[in-house]
Amino acid sequence: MSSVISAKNMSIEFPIYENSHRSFKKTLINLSTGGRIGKDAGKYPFVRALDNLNFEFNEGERVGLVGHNGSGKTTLLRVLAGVYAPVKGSLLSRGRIASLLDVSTGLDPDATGFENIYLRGIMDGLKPSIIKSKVDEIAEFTELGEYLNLPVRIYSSGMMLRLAFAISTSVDADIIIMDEWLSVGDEAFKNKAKKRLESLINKASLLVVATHDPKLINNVCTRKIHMEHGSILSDVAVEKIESVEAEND
Ligand SMILES: Nc1ncnc2c1ncn2[C@@H]1O[C@H](COP(=O)(O)OP(=O)(O)OP(=O)(O)O)[C@@H](O)[C@H]1O
Repeated sequence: MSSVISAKNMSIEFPIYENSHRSFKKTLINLSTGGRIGKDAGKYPFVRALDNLNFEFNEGERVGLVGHNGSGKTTLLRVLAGVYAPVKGSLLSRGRIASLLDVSTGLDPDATGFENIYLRGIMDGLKPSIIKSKVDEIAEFTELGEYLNLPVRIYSSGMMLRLAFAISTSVDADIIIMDEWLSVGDEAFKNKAKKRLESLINKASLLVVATHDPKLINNVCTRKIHMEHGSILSDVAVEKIESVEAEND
């Protein structure tokens, strides 16, 4: 199996400028949840959200990240998606990444639905001819009809999510990064959305999803990584249990 993502001694720390007047111990403080809080040599307090991670994600894997609140799942997804760069160590990835974290981010409220589809395509570096070829399919999938000619700011939150979901899942990706299973719209749309997401995932060589749902791990994932205080507590293959019902059925 060839590795698609590889991390070596990777750490992420967030400086906490607001509380710099507070007294923090020099060593990292032990807490029951969240990343470790400590103080660097320059006296700034920080949260170590990811602590010296080493892993390889391989082709074909569906990796589920689990762990209590603040254990570092979202931070890890954001590093994989390129939102944060490691402060220590390295991260290498191979292939086109589709990040389905905060899908609505980046929609321009003053632009129409159609304009937003074009804008996202341009931001993704697609050629105008490619964007054009995708527009009809995305528009049809949203079922928003004439609303696509109106500014997005007048959409209901559900309509906005339909558009954002349709745009974000119209990509061809090798790696899919997701925070919980994306579920949008009313019942009828949810079923359509589930099929579209599954088809995107089936085509991808790697899925990394963070979740609090054991059913999702059982039904979708091949590997489970348990995180605690920004470290990997365990990393195991998922043994399927037949009786677990699909959460999104
Ligand atoms: N922008 C930030 N600034 C400072 N600290 C941060 C920031 N983002 C995350 N953290 C800290 O990093 C740690 C890990 O947070 P993260 O959001 O990755 O956890 P999580 O496992 O996704 O939690 P949840 O299950 O609640 O979503 C927490 O201690 C959090 O306080």
